[in-house]
Amino acid sequence: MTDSAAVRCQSVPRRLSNPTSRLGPTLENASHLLCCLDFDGTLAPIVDDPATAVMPQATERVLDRLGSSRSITVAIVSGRSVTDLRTRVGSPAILVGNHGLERFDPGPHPPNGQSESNSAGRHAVHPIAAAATPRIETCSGVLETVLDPIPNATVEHKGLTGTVHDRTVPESAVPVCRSLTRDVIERVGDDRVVLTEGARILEFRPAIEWDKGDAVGVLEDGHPPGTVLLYCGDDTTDEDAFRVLSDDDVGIRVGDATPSYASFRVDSPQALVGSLEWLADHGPSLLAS
Ligand SMILES: O=P(O)(O)OC[C@H]1O[C@H](O[C@H]2O[C@H](CO)[C@@H](O)[C@H](O)[C@H]2O)[C@H](O)[C@@H](O)[C@@H]1O
Repeated sequence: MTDSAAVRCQSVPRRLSNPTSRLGPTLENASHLLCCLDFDGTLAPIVDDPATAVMPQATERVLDRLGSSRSITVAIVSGRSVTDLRTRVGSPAILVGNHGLERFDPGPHPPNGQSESNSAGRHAVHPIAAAATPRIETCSGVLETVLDPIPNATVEHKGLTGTVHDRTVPESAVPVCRSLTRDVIERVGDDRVVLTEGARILEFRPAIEWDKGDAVGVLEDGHPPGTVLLYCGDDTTDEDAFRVLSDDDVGIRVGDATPSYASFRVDSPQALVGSLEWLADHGPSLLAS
């Protein structure tokens, strides 16, 4: 990340059709790769029920291969909670959850910030977000009651943040679902909770100046000079991370050709696996050259 991030603007990313020509030169000029990957819509295809989202086996395999290289660090950067991610990600990656508000390091070294011992690693939570958890839980509870009459509207409790899902809500009921959600957050959140929109979701979180981009910055600060950053994501909060990439880093947006701060795009999670396999095949030797 550099100061040039401040002048980036959104445009339609170019399709990443040839990883060798696009990623090869980047890796040749670096000594280490920090590979940050969003989960839903990026590694795991989107499904109606968020509880059933899984990574295909080919994706799990390529994450294992990337993570086994000493010159590559893999981090999953997600809107899901760390607790949830730990049930879905088998490989020993760093897990950044709740859009950057918490982080789990499987390695022996504690991350920055407030930390708490865990038998299998270290879990750090943004301290202001931790203090705001009761208010978030109150919002979740009130929303569950208020949205109960809306068919298929669900509230995902994630501790530090919460999500209202309307993917399978009848189209005619979506406007009222969203309007009720906004009313509750305005009334119960009392200016201390903010709403963001994502892929068929409204998410609420503490009104703190901290997002995926900040969390990725902290991750990068923990790596030596010569580290290049790859960020792959598909949704609104991933733009927070794409926005802070430097010209030496690489951003890949997954999905349709919509404007993004990322420079490249692939069509789908399945297409991304192809690029990650290229990285696993060629990354370690290019980084060492
Ligand atoms: O940052 P991410 O890893 O992309 O997480 C963002 C949200 O993803 C999940 O919701 C999305 O995926 C669901 C399963 O495919 C889908 O049903 C939903 O419509 C999508 O928005 C997750 O449930 C949320 O908690 C995450 O914040």
